[in-house]
Amino acid sequence: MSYIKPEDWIPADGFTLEPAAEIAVRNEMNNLILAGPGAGKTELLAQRACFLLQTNLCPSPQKILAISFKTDAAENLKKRVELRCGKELAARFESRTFDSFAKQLLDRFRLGIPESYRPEKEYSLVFTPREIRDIATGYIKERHPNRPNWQYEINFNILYKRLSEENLPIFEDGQDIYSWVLVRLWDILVHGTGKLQSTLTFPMISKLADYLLQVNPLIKRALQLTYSHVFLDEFQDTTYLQYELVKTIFQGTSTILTSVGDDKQRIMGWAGALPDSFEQFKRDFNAGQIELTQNHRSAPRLIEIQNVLAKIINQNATDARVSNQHSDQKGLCQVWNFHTYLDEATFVATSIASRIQQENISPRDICILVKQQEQIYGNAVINELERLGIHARIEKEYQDLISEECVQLIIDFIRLATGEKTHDSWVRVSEVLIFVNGYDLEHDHIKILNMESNLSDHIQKLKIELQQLPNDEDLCKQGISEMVKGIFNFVGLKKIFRLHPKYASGSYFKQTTTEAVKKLTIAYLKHLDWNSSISDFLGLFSIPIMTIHKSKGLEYDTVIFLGLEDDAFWSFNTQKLEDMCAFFVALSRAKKQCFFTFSASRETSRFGDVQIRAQSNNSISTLYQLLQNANVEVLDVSVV
Ligand SMILES: Nc1ncnc2c1ncn2[C@@H]1O[C@H](COP(=O)(O)OP(=O)(O)OP(=O)(O)O)[C@@H](O)[C@H]1O
Repeated sequence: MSYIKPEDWIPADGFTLEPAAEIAVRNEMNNLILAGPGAGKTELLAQRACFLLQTNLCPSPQKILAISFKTDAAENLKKRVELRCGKELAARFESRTFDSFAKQLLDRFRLGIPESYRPEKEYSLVFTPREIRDIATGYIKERHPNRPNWQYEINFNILYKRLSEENLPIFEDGQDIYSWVLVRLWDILVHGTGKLQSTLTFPMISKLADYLLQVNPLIKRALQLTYSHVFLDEFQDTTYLQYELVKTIFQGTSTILTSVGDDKQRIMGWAGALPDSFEQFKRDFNAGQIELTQNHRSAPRLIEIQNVLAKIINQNATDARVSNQHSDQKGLCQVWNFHTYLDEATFVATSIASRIQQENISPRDICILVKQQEQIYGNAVINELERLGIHARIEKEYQDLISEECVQLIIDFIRLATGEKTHDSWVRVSEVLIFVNGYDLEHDHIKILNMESNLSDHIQKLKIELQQLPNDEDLCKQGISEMVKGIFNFVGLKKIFRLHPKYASGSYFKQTTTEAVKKLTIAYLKHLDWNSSISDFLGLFSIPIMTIHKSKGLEYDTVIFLGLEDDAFWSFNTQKLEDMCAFFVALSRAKKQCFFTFSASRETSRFGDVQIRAQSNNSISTLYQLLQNANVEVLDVSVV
């Protein structure tokens, strides 16, 4: 392999980087990169990876570890690095989520954990305080000498948090009832008892990985030697546990860390994001700070408004600059006021329809955002759009499903059998088969040829099955379900579970595939053609409706935010900064147009009851004031 001299390296694929981004890509110190919305954080990290790999500044065989928050963000980054610098170099780029990194450490080095905290090889995952409550109350049989009714004394949300907050090993503190419960709960969870299998939460996994490294300096040293560089994406959302793990491994070592984030998009405080992660990182890692100011996404008018808001969230925020590609278009932002949510639905649907017809944009370029309860806030607009022949859907029901590896495998097989987009699907399916069977590309030619021939046979069989699917809903679903089973049996169910351990325990795999079969059946019966059905399933024909939280990292030509109202921002007074950040995230998803709606009456859900409630905007007057300061037009919209 021949490497490029650092001074001769230029950004891959003709990208031009702003001067600060060039510095960030080439710098060899620990750095915090502050980058606002649309600054191109993913591209920056991909280019930096290429720079380090192509110049061998990440010296072979050392690797780069990139940690992202969402699985799709980690995959997206990995794909971009492969595209920019080829598969061979990209093999030394490990892109993961925090959870998968910690889980991989635990699974690989489990035996290095002291026996008292060592989980079984196969453990289940639980996710909620409620599940932890059920385990604590159901399985702690020992009686507390003085507090026989401890179950009624403790708050299970606090117990859930403390389960992963306390340093291991945990010791009993006679004064603190929680410590008594925690000692017993950890023991039951890691070892299992009776019918309960060894069971962990993801925060516990992070804690165990941290403990493992504290007591095994050699494993820690091995990790430091493996990774010459570490990237931490969306650093504003890093939690205490995640940051502790990074510190345990890399603080004070020669591994170079690059953290990228935007404090104005910190909207995961409720999930434990550190409020001062940037300052801590700069202090703990003696890191420099580089600030990117270009916004490649939004039109000038939208950036103008974002800059006003950014200054209110952080008075030191630097103004973002418009990218050249937007110099010919202005951009539009308005507030639309309505009397009722039905007027709102009619107007929003009609505006969308005319934009799609007149400007030839795809439904997928438009996004409807809400603060919460997307089913309720979006219901009337969905119906009105449907009346105009435009499909909109609650994206949450699909977003996570589509990013599941087992669902991607099903889609690739269907594409292969129906002749659409076959090249990429063939490569992806072959890679899975080669990997799960442990074939070596250099030495196992015959085995790989045999595997490919078996794959072709299976695809032929699948093709016939797909052609013979009945139109009756139940029979069609049954047929698709059989076909999916056939795909998994062909690859080997146990091999799939080994490749993706999250499917191996509990009912997660079954739930995921059942849901995929259900949704594929609906899509197929609508189109009776697999090309359109898959596009439909992937959402290419629908307007997505989602919460601001789910829209992080995404971008759309037009964003319509429904319900800039007190009910939607019900906790604005107690979490002003976080809600302002949420508002900023919503505004900054738009490339060209962004609209906010207010309706004087709206269907909302209170304690499970859907009722029509009068709406106000007094509590969130700060947000309206801000739009006014940025000269955003407010239209009282009568029904068209
Ligand atoms: N150097 C560049 N030149 C031109 N376009 C770019 C460049 N870098 C990124 N882009 C484009 O700008 C848009 C925004 O990029 P990206 O989504 O990576 O931003 P981001 O920093 O992650 O934003 P956010 O924090 O808002 O999610 C994308 O459409 C991307 O393709």
